[in-house]
Amino acid sequence: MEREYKIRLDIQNISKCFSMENGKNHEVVRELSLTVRDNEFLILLGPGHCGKTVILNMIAGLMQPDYGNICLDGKNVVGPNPDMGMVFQKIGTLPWKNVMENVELGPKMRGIPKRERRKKAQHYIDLVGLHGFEEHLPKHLSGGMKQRVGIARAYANDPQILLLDEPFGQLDAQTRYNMEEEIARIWEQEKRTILFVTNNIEEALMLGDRIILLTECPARVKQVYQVDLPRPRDMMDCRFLQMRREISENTDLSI
Ligand SMILES: Nc1ncnc2c1ncn2[C@@H]1O[C@H](COP(=O)(O)OP(=O)(O)OP(=O)(O)O)[C@@H](O)[C@H]1O
Repeated sequence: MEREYKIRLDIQNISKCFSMENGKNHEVVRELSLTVRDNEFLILLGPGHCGKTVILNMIAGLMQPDYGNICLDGKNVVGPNPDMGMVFQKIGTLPWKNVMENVELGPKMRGIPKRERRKKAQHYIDLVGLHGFEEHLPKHLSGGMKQRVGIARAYANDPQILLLDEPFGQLDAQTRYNMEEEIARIWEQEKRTILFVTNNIEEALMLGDRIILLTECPARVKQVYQVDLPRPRDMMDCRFLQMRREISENTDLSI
């Protein structure tokens, strides 16, 4: 018997086309449907420029699809929504604010009293492993640490869904690997529904419960993979390697 899942995000048949300056249309997303389950770590895996960020922007309500529907907990997404927390590839800390001030910014803007928001911010700073760095300015942090601030900031906003757009794409290989382990640990410790975009097969397999493999532009769903590997994932595990080969043979992504 198939397990029943609570669906948080329901995307039905979305399409997006841009009008270009030369008068032509650029179709970026075509009739794409997917669902994200409660507390799931879902991966959107696709080649460069296939439309992943456009999909995420539509989910975040920053952009409207031309056709189709996006529902969060049964309600249509019609604009930017505090229930969606975004972490971008480009590290988005405010340089003049220290770690604590960056993390507590969201709760502060929502009018949460200082004591309460400090407590919340401290909880997430500790969770991402930045205890002791509360007073540091971003310029005194490494790339990986800045992304930890971004993750803590997104969590401190209490979003229903975390949207992560290639958050480790600009990090060196070792830091990236460490951050993958970290985000998996954080997710295990404090379950959230996560939609994570990447063009890296190993990263997808390290993190995902399911992987939605996209086609080249215009993005459509090519295949859905259920990843039933035990956590923490082991890249040398033969089933890991087998899935990596299977996905790799189904795509033009390089690994
Ligand atoms: N506002 C826009 N107007 C016109 N074209 C756009 C716009 N936003 C994105 N595009 C185009 O849509 C295509 C997909 O872009 P998108 O950034 O979603 O790709 P991606 O899969 O996230 O790429 P990458 O993996 O390189 O980050 C690109 O060709 C891009 O130029």
